[in-house]
Amino acid sequence: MKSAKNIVAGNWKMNGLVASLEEIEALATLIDTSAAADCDVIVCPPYTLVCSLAAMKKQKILVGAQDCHVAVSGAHTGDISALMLKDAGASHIIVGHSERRADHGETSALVHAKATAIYIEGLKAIICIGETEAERDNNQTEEVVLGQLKESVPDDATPENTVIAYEPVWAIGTGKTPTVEDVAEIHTAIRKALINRFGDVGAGFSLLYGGSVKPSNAKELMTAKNVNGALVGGASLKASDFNGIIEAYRK
Ligand SMILES: O=C(CO)COP(=O)(O)O
Repeated sequence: MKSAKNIVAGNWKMNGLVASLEEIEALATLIDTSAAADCDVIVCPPYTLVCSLAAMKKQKILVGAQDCHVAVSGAHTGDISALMLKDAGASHIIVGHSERRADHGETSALVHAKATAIYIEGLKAIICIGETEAERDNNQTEEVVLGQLKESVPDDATPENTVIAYEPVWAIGTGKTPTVEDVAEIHTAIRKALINRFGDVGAGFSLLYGGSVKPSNAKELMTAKNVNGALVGGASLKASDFNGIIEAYRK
């Protein structure tokens, strides 16, 4: 049974101008001058910076994007395909982020279709799932999260083409986080669901936690059972903060 790879991924959301690429230079320097970390590092800037980030050719920083369309090309004004993102140099694409589910009404069925489009291009999908505060208060966390997992993750998902990110909506950008025990419990439920569905292979999927991860709480959250890394929003915008989270995977 192959164990899951650790990943620290940054989601810049709708932040970042060309000048922000200085943070990538700084991050690359911090990574190069620190002890080796036992994790992959991915940065997902806005579309406008994907090409420039890839052109920087920072070997230890993988390039991701934040969404894609289900089609390869065509009359879809304002949309971007997985093929275009591959062409621009991305290896990973986030899909199903709660902000897209909320702002654009994206359903798990659409997320599933986007993941399939990503696989067709040979890229990797970072599929996000997570409950709202109201769902948590109603004790529906596991039901909601496992339901989204089932519907969003295609049958041909593998640990090589798919990363799962659990992001409780109420923890995103709020400074609030679940307890380590709560994170371990839901990640263990996700792991069990993946093993039930995919067999032993299910043990190999990287399961990231996202929501107010900072240098000060990263180590504790990353050591929770069945947590294989973080999907980081705000703290990924500053090289020193993001490096402080990567620190959780340095000996
Ligand atoms: O949504 C997130 C990453 O995708 C988490 O955002 P924050 O780290 O800013 O809470």
